Amino acid sequence: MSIEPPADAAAPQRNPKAPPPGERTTSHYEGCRGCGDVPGSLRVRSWVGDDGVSVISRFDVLEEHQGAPGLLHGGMLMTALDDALGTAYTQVTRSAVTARLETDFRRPVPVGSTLWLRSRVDALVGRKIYVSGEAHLGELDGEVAGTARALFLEVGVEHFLRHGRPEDLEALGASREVIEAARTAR
Ligand SMILES: CCCCCCCCCCCCCC(=O)SCCNC(=O)CCNC(=O)[C@H](O)C(C)(C)COP(=O)(O)OP(=O)(O)OC[C@H]1O[C@@H](n2cnc3c(N)ncnc32)[C@H](O)[C@@H]1OP(=O)(O)O
Repeated sequence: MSIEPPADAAAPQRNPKAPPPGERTTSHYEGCRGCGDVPGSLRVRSWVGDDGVSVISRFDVLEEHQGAPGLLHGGMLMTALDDALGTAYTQVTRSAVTARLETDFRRPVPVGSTLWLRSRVDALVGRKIYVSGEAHLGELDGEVAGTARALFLEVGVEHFLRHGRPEDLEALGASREVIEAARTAR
């Protein structure tokens, strides 16, 4: 299935409730293994770009992210890109989930290096959010180590209530009745 936005797609507009340029963005969820501050997380940190729509993210590549000897695992780079692109959409719209993620691995990434990712929403069409980004080695204009394009689909809170683990949802404040209602709704 294609993730090429149609030529007449609407240009993204900044959500007025999004944080201003330069400010740190909040994580998707504290338990997120991309950006949450929990064991096993890549601890990707993101800031709003100067234009107020793009997002700059930092990923420090550690021993535990290794695939080949001394080199970053490709799946970890995809996770970092998914997280960064998934933060970019929060500048323009509500919650969404990744429907498709395409990644090109352009350079090996040594353990001990820092990746700087730049991502932005390219277009919005109904619930479809087209996002792209690049991961640069060492600095924001460093060599491109990987690129990604993704399609996110906007979803309501019912998506998480219906599919998430009840104990995690309850810890976020959702009542058992609300969770049950979301699960039985058509
Ligand atoms: C308590 C609250 C907690 C809140 C926590 C917030 C946390 C935030 C978390 C952030 C997490 C961060 C990131 C994460 O980790 S997200 C985690 C990884 N992603 C997922 O788990 C998503 C799993 N997939 C789904 O749930 C469904 O498939 C979704 C919702 C995506 C679509 O199912 P839905 O039934 O809704 O839609 P549809 O199937 O009618 O399709 C609609 C349209 O889209 C087109 N299409 C669909 N797929 C593709 C594709 N692959 N390529 C190209 N096109 C595709 C499709 O052709 C159609 O087009 P058209 O015919 O209309 O033109």
